[in-house]
Formats: sequence, C-alpha cells, structure tokens
Amino acid sequence: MIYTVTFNPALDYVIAVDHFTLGKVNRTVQENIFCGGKGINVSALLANLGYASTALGFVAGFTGTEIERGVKELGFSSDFIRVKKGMSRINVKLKSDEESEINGMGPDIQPEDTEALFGKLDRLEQGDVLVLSGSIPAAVGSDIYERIMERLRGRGVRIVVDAEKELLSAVLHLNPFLIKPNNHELGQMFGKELKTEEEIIAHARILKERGAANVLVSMAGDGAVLVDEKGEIHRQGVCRGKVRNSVGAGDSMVAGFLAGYLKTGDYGYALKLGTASGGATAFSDGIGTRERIMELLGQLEENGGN
Ligand SMILES: Nc1ncnc2c1ncn2[C@@H]1O[C@H](COP(=O)(O)OP(=O)(O)OP(=O)(O)O)[C@@H](O)[C@H]1O
Ligand SMILES: O=P(O)(O)OC[C@@]1(O)O[C@H](CO)[C@@H](O)[C@@H]1O
Repeated sequence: MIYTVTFNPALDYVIAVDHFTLGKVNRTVQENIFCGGKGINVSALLANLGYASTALGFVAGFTGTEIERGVKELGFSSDFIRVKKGMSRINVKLKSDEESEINGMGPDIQPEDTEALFGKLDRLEQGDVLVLSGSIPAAVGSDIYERIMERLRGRGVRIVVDAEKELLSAVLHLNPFLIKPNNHELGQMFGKELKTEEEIIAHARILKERGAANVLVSMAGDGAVLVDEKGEIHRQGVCRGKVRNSVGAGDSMVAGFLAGYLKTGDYGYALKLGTASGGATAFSDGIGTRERIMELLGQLEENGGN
C-alpha cells in the first residue's frame, strides 16, 4: 500500500490577473480552487495512473472540511486527523507576468495530534511505501520527518521525502528511498546557487553520499537529473506543451516516478513516467490526467524529450 502524508494540506486558489500591479485593485481573469498540499497531489496523480493510496495528515476548520470533501472526488482514500485549533490553509497561486505564491501557515497541531499520526503510521508493513511531502505547520518541530523515519526504521517501508532545507537534511542518514529537491532547493541546502548541470549532479551526489538512495533533481522547464541507487546518472529533458499552471508539477513527477519504478523497477522508465506526469500537470489546470500522461510518455519514448 502507498501512504502519503501532508502535514499542511491546502485549498489552492489558483488565479490569473492581467499585469498584476502591487498596491492597486487587481481583478482576476481566471480562477480555480483545487485541493492541494504536496502529499495530496501525489495521491491524486497516483490515482489517475491507477495506483491506490491513502492520504494522511491534518485538517482543521471549514477549509479542512472542504479538503476532506474534495479529496473524495479525486479517487483515493484519506484518513486525516482533525485538529481543533486554526484552519487548513488557503494558498494563493497568482499567475500574471510572473508566477507568485502565498502559502498560509496552517492549523495549530498539538503533540497529541502528532501522536495520533504516529498511531496510524505504526500500521505500516513491509513493502509499503510512505511519501512525506511538503512543509510543516510552525507548531511542529522541524525534526518531525526524522522522527517518523526513526520510528519506521527496520520495518521494510520505502520512504520518499519531498521537502526543503532542514526537513530534508535531517532525514538523509535514515536512508530515504527517494528525495526530490528542485535545483533551487538543492542549492539552498548548500547555501549557493547551482548554475550548471555538472554542479547540480555533484551536489546531488553529496546527498547520496549522506544516505539518500536515489536523488532526483527537478529543474522545471530544464528537465531533471537522477543519481540512482547504483550511482548512475540519468538525464531527462521535458515534454513539449503549453504551460498552464505548474503548481504540483514536482509532486506529479514524484508520483509518476514512483508508479514507474513500482511497475518496472527500471529507473530510466521511472524518470520518463515522472517527467510525463510533471509535464501533464504543468500543461493542465489541475493534476495531469492519465490520458495526457500517456500521450506525453509516448512523446518521450519517441524522441527522448527536448
Ligand atoms: N515549463 C515546463 N515545461 C515542461 N515540463 C515542465 C515544466 N515545468 C515543470 N515541468 C515538468 O515537471 C517536473 C517537475 O517540475 P519542477 O522542477 O517545477 O518541480 P517543483 O519545483 O517541485 O514544482 P512544484 O513545487 O510546483 O510542484 C520537471 O522536471 C518537468 O518534467
Ligand atoms: O507550503 P508547502 O507545503 O511547501 O507547499 C504547498 C504547496 O505549494 O505545494 C503544492 C505544490 O507542490 C501545492 O498544492 C501547495 O499549495
């Protein structure tokens, strides 16, 4: 079974404004609301590819009620913990001449809420996959992913971590199966900007040396590189298409990669399915559909990407 954990689910309010002007009244020309948060996006794309998963995490307030309702329509099961104080976030994704985001804080998660999550995670078994994705609310310590992984150590659960900075650095020694920083997040972990592919690969290798089995670095429109568990390097260019909304492209890549790996055990194929999945989401208003993913996979298999 695959489980995803989203500590801080959100309603993503995705809007477009013509030439957004700071300090003025701006009016939207397009608006959509999606249930989001990184783990939920991973579960949604897995469902589109026919892989069942259960989304875990915390919800609160009227926004939390809407998230619980909305995920039912996305085709995967959820087992969220309802938190008493605060509300689930509304994250604003503004598309104009540039793309900007305002991500909220999220509810006030108490130690007993975290304990309730641990109780659910204690049921995971050999062969299960756990995806830990996204930021955590301020009230939760930044060692939480590390604590979860320590608790599950030795149980034969493959763990994927898609998070930034300390959340990610803290888990490397616990040998996650896969991590997926983007090139900027990878640079931030070393306090530098990584400009060339060689620099990106060199720093991805360092994260592998620190314990991650597979390091997948996504680079938005520039594609992705993977240092796989044997240390082999795979490069993949992007699919061709018109970008509509890149929110969730990285999560879709994680889901597609996982689906590809679980199906074949082949990292080259996993990277292709991940890329097609990231592209399908970038070229759609929401999370990419199976039909679009398969069309883009066909494109990559024909020409290896751009
Ligand atoms: N503009 C684009 N054109 C084509 N493919 C794209 C584009 N943006 C993203 N993708 C695909 O999605 C993958 C992941 O994108 P990206 O590097 O933006 O992830 P991310 O930064 O984690 O995204 P997010 O946080 O928005 O989910 C890329 O490697 C690529 O395959
Ligand atoms: O604030 P976090 O948890 O880092 O990211 C949250 C978020 O930006 O990530 C998803 C896209 O990857 C969105 O659905 C969601 O709003």
